[in-house]
Amino acid sequence: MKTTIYKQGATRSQLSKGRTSRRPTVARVRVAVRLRPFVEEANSTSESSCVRGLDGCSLEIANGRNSQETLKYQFDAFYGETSTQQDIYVGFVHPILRHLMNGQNASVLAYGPTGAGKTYTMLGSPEQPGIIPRALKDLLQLTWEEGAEGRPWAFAVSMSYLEIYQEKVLDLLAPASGDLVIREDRWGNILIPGLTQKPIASFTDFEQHFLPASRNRTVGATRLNQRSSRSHAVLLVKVEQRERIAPFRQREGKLYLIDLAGSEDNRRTGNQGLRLKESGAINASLFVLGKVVDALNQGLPRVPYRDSKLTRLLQDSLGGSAHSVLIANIAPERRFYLDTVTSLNFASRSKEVINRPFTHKSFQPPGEKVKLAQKELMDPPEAKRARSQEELEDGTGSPDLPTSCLKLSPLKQLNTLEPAVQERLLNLDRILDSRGSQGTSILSTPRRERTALEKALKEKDSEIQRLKEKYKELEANRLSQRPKELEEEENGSLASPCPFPSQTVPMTKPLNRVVPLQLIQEQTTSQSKTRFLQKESQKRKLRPEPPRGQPEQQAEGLRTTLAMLQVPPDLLAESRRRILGLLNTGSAKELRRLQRIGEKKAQLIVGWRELHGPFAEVEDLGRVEGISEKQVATFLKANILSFVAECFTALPRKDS
Ligand SMILES: Nc1ncnc2c1ncn2[C@@H]1O[C@H](COP(=O)(O)OP(=O)(O)OP(=O)(O)O)[C@@H](O)[C@H]1O
Repeated sequence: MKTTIYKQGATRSQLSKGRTSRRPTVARVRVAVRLRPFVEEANSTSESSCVRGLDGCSLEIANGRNSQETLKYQFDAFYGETSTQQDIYVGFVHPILRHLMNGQNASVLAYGPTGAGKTYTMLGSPEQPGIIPRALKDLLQLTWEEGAEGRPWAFAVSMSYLEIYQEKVLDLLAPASGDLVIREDRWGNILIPGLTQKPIASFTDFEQHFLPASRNRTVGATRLNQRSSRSHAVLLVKVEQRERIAPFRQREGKLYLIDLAGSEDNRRTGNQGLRLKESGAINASLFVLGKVVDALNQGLPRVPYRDSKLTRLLQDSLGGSAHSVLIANIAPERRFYLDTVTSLNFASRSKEVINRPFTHKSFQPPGEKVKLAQKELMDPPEAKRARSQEELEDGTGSPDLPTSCLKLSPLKQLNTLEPAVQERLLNLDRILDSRGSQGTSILSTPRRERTALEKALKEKDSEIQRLKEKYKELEANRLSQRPKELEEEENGSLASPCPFPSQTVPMTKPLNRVVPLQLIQEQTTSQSKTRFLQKESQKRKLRPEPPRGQPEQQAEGLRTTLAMLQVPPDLLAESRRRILGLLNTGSAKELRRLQRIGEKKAQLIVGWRELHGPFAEVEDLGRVEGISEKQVATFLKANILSFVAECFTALPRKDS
């Protein structure tokens, strides 16, 4: 059985925010999960929950990849369906408010899929007020008490309210002001010049500004939520303090209360057009938020705050000496299952997921036998691969990628090439120059290298034929040395081109109890939910068509383009296989080694993969929001050429 170590990460810092010491330590983000009750009348009677709480810190959910297991997650706190607004506020949020009185920063983030209860948790209703009104009331109360006459400090509280919509920072208190910039002063404080700041002396003051501004927030109807938040709403409360007696020090604490936009699986939301674009921005920024939380909790030296507006804004309030809590909201309905698992994985990425074996029977109504189809769903290579993927994300596995998957652009390392190859490239460069081609030398820009190689490949077909023969020899040599796993993969028993070490989960004594989780059973009858458990070929059939353009024509266009490059079929197949391998297993950093993949695209790819699973084929890249079919074609062309070039440079020199 997998070990159940709960990684606590770096410990919370108690240091006050000193102007000279910039983020001296790294604080762990505390994470709670809140499970909302069923909200649809019809479902509440007929449907059973796919999640259940185990205690005040942990919960379990059926494992869609293996019906003999449930996934158990442990957090700093778990709040079940019956928990009240008061419970979550008092237990998880109220304790951090006191830090503001010491001039420290804090943030509260509500995270989760669309419709899971984030806005309810943060705002609530007049009868059931959420975290925002409760925190404001208590904070104002604290400042009155601590700032009373005769006390050493005087307090002033103010508020700003903004939304981040499609990577634009918009002032909800002054909606006409347009996109605002985020700046950092030399002490590391984050500032938004021009953002409205309203003093609030009482809760009535707060409501007067907050309620009308809330109506300015961008919401829209999606298939899953009639009033879905399309932006991250950020309420910033500043607590400024002045000492009444010498040395008259000043302090400032900032509290961010954030209702994040919901992560969205666009196959289920049915989003198109503007909604799809919004969704792309939402998912991308949530992905960066996940990376920031990961980096903080793992104590990594680099925290990618600058990769999105949301995290940039939170830079001085997430990590460092700040106190941050994240509340992951989840829904009990089975139609939310994939979103729930994604959210739980996000929330617990720095912790271990505990596999707890159950008897197979425990998922079945008494007396019912396991159906063959269900057994097929428990395809061992799938489960093994899924676990390996989790281990890779957790950093507990050792991916051991074949180096060939990682170096698709060897031309950048000119000085490492053998002299003959260098000479050939230089000749090629001279030829191109003599034809009056524009731009810089082939050897100084990778883009130019690619263009030049493309031309060279077209012009020197005969040479390619010769190289092809050599490549075959080389390939035969290489194949004879390949690891066994790769051979198995080609025989169809493994689908991943870059196999990770597998880890088996031995069965321990099954728990003797009936589990009211019927998700797996439903999946055997529901084709749409079995996508990630199908064999690759079946999976492709189930995938919805890409939303844009006419895929068949585009695919045809792509094939024609590749045919024009005259790359030998076996070389083409091998290069596609390697590209797909890297797309499915590479980290954002590794993906950037691919041609045409920058930081943003790499993040989009990893984000998409986390949400939808591996790509079935390279062309699936077009399904990633923000990557067009045209870009996929250019991407493929560039990377195949790069791969061909790799083989070209690897060939032994033949003196002509
Ligand atoms: N704990 C709860 N108790 C009762 N009702 C709840 C609870 N949480 C959420 N709801 C209800 O569920 C519905 C969806 O909740 P909400 O709008 O807060 O979701 P959301 O996560 O903010 O969605 P989106 O990201 O699309 O804005 C609302 O009708 C809300 O009143």
